[in-house]
Amino acid sequence: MTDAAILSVENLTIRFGAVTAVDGVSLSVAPGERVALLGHNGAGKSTLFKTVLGFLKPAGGHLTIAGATPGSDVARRAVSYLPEQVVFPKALTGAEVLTHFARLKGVAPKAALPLLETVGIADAAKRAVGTYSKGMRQRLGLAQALIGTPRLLLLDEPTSGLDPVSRREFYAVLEASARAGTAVLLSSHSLSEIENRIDRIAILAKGRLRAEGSLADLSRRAGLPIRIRVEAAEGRVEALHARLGGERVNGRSVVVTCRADEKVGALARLAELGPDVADIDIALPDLDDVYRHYSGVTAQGAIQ
Ligand SMILES: Nc1ncnc2c1ncn2[C@@H]1O[C@H](COP(=O)(O)OP(=O)(O)OP(=O)(O)O)[C@@H](O)[C@H]1O
Repeated sequence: MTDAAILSVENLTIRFGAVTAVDGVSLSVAPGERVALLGHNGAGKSTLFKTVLGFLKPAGGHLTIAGATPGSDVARRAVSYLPEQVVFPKALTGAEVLTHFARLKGVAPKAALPLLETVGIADAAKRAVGTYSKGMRQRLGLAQALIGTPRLLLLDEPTSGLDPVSRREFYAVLEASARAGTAVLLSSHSLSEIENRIDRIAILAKGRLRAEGSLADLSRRAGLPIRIRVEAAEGRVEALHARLGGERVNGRSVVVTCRADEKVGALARLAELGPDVADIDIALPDLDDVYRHYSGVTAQGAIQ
């Protein structure tokens, strides 16, 4: 936990009657950091967000935003929130929505309106929100969340329902915000999408923080295997499989695994196989592998 953290969560516990939704979680997010909160349905992500927003009171532990208590004036000014399904009055134009929220936040509308350009919907500024597509509404939601340059941006499944181009643009805006110093905490189920777009990952399961760190750190700590796919030369797959072991895939390749520190040796041995080998691909552990490892998801998909 750093002193400079905008969001500081220490040993936080949240209960709903007999259900412990968040169980002794500690987490911090520093200015300019993008942290992804991952977890299966019911893991406690929304509950944590609601607590940051000041809607729920902890049963134990401590949470501060810019050093202030959630729900206080200081905390409310520091944090912006974008829900998964953003809803605005359909009859208002995009510009009117932004003007309205700017006034609520005490920001001059003329300082907020350029955000429509930032999120790529300036052309639709004078159209009623009721005519917007889901992606445009979500972009307007992001513009709303960016009003006043928040110190902490909370994004709950922000890109669900967006097309690939909109997603890319969405993350480009987030990256620019983070570079300008905004701390970002986002929840997502789209692991491949966030993989190269966040700085740290926090994995929740059954309300507990199972792991936290960069993808490289978590992957290293987990000791996850590297997969090497060796494509056999014509008619040589049986011979290759007999020599390498591993798993046969696609009728023509053999997949073997090794630890990160065994990779160079393994490749040297494969090079000795000479003309039996047509091609080699190396797959490092990805976020999906890391998530499965730490969240306790079995091969069948059940959570342990
Ligand atoms: N108001 C509530 N009353 C009772 N139990 C609740 C309430 N809100 C959440 N819970 C329970 O707390 C646990 C965590 O729920 P939460 O909504 O935080 O999960 P989540 O990680 O956001 O899931 P999802 O990915 O489905 O949005 C679940 O067991 C849920 O049923």
